Amino acid sequence: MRPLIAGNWKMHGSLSEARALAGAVAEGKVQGAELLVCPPFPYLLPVQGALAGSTVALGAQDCHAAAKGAHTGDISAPMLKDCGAGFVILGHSERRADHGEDDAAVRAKAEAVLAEGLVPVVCVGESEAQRLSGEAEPVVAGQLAGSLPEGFAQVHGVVAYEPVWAIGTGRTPTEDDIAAMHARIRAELAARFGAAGGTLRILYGGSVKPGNAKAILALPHVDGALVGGASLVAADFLAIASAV
Ligand SMILES: O=C[C@H](O)COP(=O)(O)O
Repeated sequence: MRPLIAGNWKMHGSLSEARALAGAVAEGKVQGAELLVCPPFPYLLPVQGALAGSTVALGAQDCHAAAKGAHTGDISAPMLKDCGAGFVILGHSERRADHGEDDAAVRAKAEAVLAEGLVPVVCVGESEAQRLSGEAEPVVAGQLAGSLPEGFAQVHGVVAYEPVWAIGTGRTPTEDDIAAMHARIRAELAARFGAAGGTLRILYGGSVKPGNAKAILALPHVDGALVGGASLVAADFLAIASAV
């Protein structure tokens, strides 16, 4: 499977910065990895324009579980599809923390994404307390069981393992710990989806930088990265992608 390097821009940047960043990423000559950028909702269409003619994919950072309705301030999967998104990040720990999204909510959103033929990028990951108490793997296994919908494998759904304590902190798990968790996730996917589970991409996310990308991306069952802060600097994002 081709590694995926995804940039989650979160709630950063202005419209002109988004256009410039997308344009710079689109001009990068990266071999060996698929690139994805996920700007804030209002910038999807302008970023789509800036990416035109490139192979860089466009994604969103969330969506509502319903296709339409009286949900003020929300965005549906069909709207995202209309704006050119091919991927949707779901269940990011910031959504789980800021908006109280639980596994059932994430799964419902993933169902909505599947219904549009878009690819869900479902995020899982343990807190620092859970890691320290030895619960990291069962916690992540539980999140996978609760968050991934049937049909996830058919659309080549993506799992992003993001230890909450590594996001934006400059800290990462040891390479052994990343490898162990990715192996566990692979086993869970295979148990749930059979042979297809072996072909799904598992991204690592949490303080991925140009300096640590090569080592992380070389680990078994690490099929790419979900990059936050470093995805806001085109040179850094492209350097991470080039480390594949
Ligand atoms: O979605 C991306 C992650 O939350 C990682 O963010 P970070 O690279 O800034 O640690």
